[in-house]
Amino acid sequence: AHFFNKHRKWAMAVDLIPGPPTGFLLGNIWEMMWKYNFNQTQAFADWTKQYGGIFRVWVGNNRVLVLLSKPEDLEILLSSNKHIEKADIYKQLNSWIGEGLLTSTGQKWHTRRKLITPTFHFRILDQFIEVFNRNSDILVQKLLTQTDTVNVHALVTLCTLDIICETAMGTKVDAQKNADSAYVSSVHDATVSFHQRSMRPWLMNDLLFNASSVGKTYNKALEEMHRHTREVIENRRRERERRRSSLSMSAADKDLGMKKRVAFLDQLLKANDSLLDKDIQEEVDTFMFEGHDTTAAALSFILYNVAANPEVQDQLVQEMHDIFGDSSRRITAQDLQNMRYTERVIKESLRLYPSVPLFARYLKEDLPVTGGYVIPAGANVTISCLQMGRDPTQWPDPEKFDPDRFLPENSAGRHPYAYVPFSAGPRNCIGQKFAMMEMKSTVSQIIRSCKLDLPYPGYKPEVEGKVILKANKGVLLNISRRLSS
Ligand code: HEM
Repeated sequence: AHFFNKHRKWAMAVDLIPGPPTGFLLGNIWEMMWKYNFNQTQAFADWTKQYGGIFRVWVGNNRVLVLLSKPEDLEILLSSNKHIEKADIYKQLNSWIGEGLLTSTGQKWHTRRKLITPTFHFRILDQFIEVFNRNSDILVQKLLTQTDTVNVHALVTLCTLDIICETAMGTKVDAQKNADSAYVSSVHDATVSFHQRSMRPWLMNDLLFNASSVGKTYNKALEEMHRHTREVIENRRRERERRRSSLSMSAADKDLGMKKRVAFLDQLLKANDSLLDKDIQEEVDTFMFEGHDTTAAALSFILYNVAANPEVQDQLVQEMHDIFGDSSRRITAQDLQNMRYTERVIKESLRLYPSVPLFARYLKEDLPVTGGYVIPAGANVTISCLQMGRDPTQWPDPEKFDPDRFLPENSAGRHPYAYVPFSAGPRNCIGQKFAMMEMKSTVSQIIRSCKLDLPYPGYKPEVEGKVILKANKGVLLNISRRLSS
């Protein structure tokens, strides 16, 4: 009786926050099923319109999500050092990425973040430009051999996988040279299954999940992904040992191309005394996934937006011309800094198509927010970047693709938490700079050689967030060689 009273009090506190009417046992999942056919993206869009900057969603009768989209509320949550625990649903990722940087919390997260942060220092990132260049060259060659409409997302994903393996992991996998990558299709299966599970409270139980078809697909995908990441770690370990036996320790690190600072996987292998194999594996699984699927989705939508907006494409071409003239020389760190317009195009595309459309925290303490609401401890607070990017009160004419929204003069006065595709505060994206550099160099290489067109006028990819925001049927474009003017 004590438990029920406590739960009833908690549920009453939650229900002080507005939200759609709840049904028996499944809460708001009834509506999600019958009205939205589990299209969470559409349901959240409609509910945001109806209830505004704060609303609650019952997933079953004891899990609750509180969706926040007012920048002031985001600031309260994300800037805090207290509320750094990820939402309970992230635990379902444990069998995939363990307690890696994305999912861990407390002391473990602090220690790992400190260990890994230097490996994303700009001096290390600058050394990666050559890898970005080389791999995007291969991508450009592949794009140019397409004579018909092509799903650019499929090709770009292989490129970003090659990039993360060669940069952070120091291992070449040459995914672009193969038509299919078992790892890439497993990431797809795993993210879709995870998403399906998150909206079906009856699949929260591990036994039921493992016996279901969704669980079987998920587990099969995990096996393949873990096989792949184990191989990446082993390759790098062997390479380190091979070099070490022929060179002194410090010379070996230099020879690995890492100079004084050490790249991601080498840093983990160097810390092997304090890290177990399992610890290394969970970080590699985390970075392999976060480090390629996010940038692939983002790049595909950038290319779509460029194709859909010829005046934007012209301006990009102009910027490339200003920087490179007629030369086909490689991109340098300085060039990347000079790509101001390209950067605005990327930012604007992430506003409309944020690769991570939702992220969430679990509250261990009550969280007072604006409007007099208090979100009770035990709730999951969810941020929907997708809805925030389309909020007309923050972004006039939100559907319009206008990179100049990010000109300094047009950004002045905008709340710093109104735009958070990389999250913000202590648990922001550690790969933000890496991602921006990779996206800029890839967009630049493509624009210098390719003209992008929509497959037909008015084409718009249909999107749905399944962990990562992707187009259900890929991003389709026509590509032709850009003739120099
Ligand atoms: C367009 C590209 C990317 C976007 C939009 C993006 C977005 C995000 C967001 C929103 C978060 C917070 C997630 C949460 O709170 O649950 C995050 C965290 C993270 N991202 Fe990214 N990301 C991108 C690229 C990358 C890349 C390239 C890497 C690695 C090289 C990476 C590694 C991570 C990691 C490890 C975390 C967890 C950080 C922590 O909790 O300390 N991301 N990212």
